[in-house]
Amino acid sequence: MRKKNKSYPILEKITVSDFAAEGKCLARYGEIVVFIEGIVAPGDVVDLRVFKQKKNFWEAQVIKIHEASSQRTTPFCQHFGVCGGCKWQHIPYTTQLAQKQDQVTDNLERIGKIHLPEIQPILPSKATTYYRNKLEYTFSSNRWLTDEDMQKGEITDRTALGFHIPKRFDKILDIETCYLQPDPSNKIRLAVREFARQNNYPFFDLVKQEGFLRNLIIRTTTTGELMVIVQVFSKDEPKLYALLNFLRDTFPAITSLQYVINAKGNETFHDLEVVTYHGKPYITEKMEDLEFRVGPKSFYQTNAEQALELYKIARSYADLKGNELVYDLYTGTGTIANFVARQAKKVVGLEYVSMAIEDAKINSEVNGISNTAFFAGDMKDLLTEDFLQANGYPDVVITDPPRAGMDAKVVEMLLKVAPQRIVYVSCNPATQARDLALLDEKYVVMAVQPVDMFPHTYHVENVAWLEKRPVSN
Ligand SMILES: C[S@@+](CC[C@H](N)C(=O)[O-])C[C@H]1O[C@@H](n2cnc3c(N)ncnc32)[C@H](O)[C@@H]1O
Repeated sequence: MRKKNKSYPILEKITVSDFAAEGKCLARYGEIVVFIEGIVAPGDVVDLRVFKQKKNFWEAQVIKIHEASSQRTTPFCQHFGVCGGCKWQHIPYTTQLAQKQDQVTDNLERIGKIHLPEIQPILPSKATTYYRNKLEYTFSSNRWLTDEDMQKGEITDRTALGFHIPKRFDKILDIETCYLQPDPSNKIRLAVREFARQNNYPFFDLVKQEGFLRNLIIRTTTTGELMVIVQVFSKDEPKLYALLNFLRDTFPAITSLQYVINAKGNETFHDLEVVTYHGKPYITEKMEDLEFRVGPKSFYQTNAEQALELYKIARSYADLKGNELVYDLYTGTGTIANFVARQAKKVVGLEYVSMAIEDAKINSEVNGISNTAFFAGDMKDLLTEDFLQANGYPDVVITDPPRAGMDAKVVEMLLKVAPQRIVYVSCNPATQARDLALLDEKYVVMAVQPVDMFPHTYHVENVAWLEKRPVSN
């Protein structure tokens, strides 16, 4: 039986009433709440194309703006609206912060439904542009055609080096200036693109899976070290080495120049060999007096300056006196574990990715820290009674899970083990609220501090300090 194509309504001249979760806005259409995707702001009067209809809410895409809200500001980037990054450039930074604060409060109150202290005012990011230390650009032979391209008429060159268009894996937006990463990021990308175009290097065809140049990764640091990784599809050494020599000679600031030959269907290279062509195989990042080695496959917080502020809050909430056994759950490359190690008796870091655990161990070694131990595995399988018996029961737990929050089994274990204090760092207040509601059985939330790590996006980090309730007789 053939399914009938459902036709969805167009809503005309609707006033956007508020922000909603996940960077969306909302409007009311009679009794129905409509969640809106696209570049809108509360106060805009818009036409909407509905694409999902549920009983209590609809979802829609903005298709026309009749009146722009007075709450808007002028975006600073020429690629705004097409590029998938920095989607809140049209919202003033103070409004962005207020919205993130509301997001945290709303989630903890509505989902958590627990007794809360007054939530601290969100900590703004010192830098609101050029705050990222890592960007990944894709080469493509199938450039997204902008309005400017269309006006030019005949297009002879369709090459691009930039970002994926949202929801279009095959289309790449050619980037002129990106305001996310400090220089020489833009200079390197533009020079590589120019070199490749002049020398007729084949840019990758993402659909046919052919071409030579695939991907360019640039990693900057607060120490001045600089990593560039070039990913190519095939082993054409003369072509590859000519490009690498060009980069090495044009940008002496590069301290680590690497390449990857990747003939796979996707751009991930965690399972491939990364070859150091020039300089060191890693870059060094610093936090206070600690050094962190960041290899080509290592994770490091992308807004390093603000990560330091986040970690300082976590450390102050942990309130370590020097005699505690601390567990750092979801430790990644052990940054938090190493950051607090000197204030604790011992820190045990647990993490899924075994390569990150290797980095965590190196980071302890580099800093002469000997009271840490790191283990790789899935948290729900790793954090068992046997593990705790072998490694000790924690006095303090710091947890920094991914967006999905902690597995119910992990929360259950925390309630069973009941450390005196839990510091919960989260990148998703909705799942944090869910977990805090479960932990409420034994814990009181003492303080909550939202932190902005990603200006011009809806993302917000939030740190909560939980203290074990006194046992009543
Ligand atoms: C938000 S990051 C925290 C990283 C680290 N705390 C930092 O600040 O750099 C979350 C970490 O959880 C890890 N992870 C995700 N799911 C996991 C699981 N089921 N078990 C253990 N670790 C997991 C990820 O690999 C990632 O390193």
